Amino acid sequence: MKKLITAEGIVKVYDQGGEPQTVLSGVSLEIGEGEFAVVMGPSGSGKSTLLYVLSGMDPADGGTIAFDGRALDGLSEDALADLRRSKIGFVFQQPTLLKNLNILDNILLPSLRDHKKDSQRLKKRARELMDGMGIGELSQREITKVSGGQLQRAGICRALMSQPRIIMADEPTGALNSKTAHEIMDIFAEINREGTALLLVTHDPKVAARAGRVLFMSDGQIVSELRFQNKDEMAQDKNLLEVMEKMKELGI
Ligand SMILES: Nc1ncnc2c1ncn2[C@@H]1O[C@H](COP(=O)(O)OP(=O)(O)OP(=O)(O)O)[C@@H](O)[C@H]1O
Repeated sequence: MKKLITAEGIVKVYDQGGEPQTVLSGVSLEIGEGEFAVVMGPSGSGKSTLLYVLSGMDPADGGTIAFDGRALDGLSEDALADLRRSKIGFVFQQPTLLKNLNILDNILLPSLRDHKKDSQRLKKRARELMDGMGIGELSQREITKVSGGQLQRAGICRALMSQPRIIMADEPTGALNSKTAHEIMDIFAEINREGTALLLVTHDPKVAARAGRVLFMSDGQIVSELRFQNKDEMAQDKNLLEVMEKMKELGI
């Protein structure tokens, strides 16, 4: 599998009330093209920080990260922002959409900012994505008047607008009930089948059971890993048991 992200010895230190706290202490990992990886671990173990550092949103204090063979540390702020916007889609637990814009405009906004002249093409793409995700009827709806699942679908549409190579998501199902979480995971699985890599942070073993690889973090390090060859429905029950066993073993 061709490498998409290569990280070696990543260190991240936060200042906490004047005291330095090492949140990532030498994390090394590779994410392949089209891979579906999940990060699990106790609260505070550094999962979100790892995601933000790998995406170039937050600079590392040590180590190296390369995206598609290109080192992030030598890049200017502009080049980094450009890479992030064009190659990485980000999905959050609660989509950060603007309250004064309708769903369609929220999905369009980031890509329109970068490609003003392409507005017709972008609108067409946004509508196709919304239709594909079952929210085609909601384009003019205010974002305060849709369900959590519909909002998350809009967040995923927005992340897909630039046809990213990877979607990174921080607890994308954390605010949803289990039925809606399952539907959102079906969407992620489909996105992955179409070739986009996924890196998801989750506390939910059912989400992890659908991945090809589960990385377990503890105290700023990757301490264990599971790999699943088979991601189909039948295999997921077996994968789930393995994830739960590992969580128990690691005290998560
Ligand atoms: N901007 C920041 N400034 C200072 N400390 C931070 C900052 N962001 C995170 N931390 C600290 O870094 C540690 C790791 O945080 P992080 O959010 O990466 O953990 P996590 O594993 O994602 O946790 P959770 O599962 O609760 O979301 C925590 O102790 C947190 O308090």
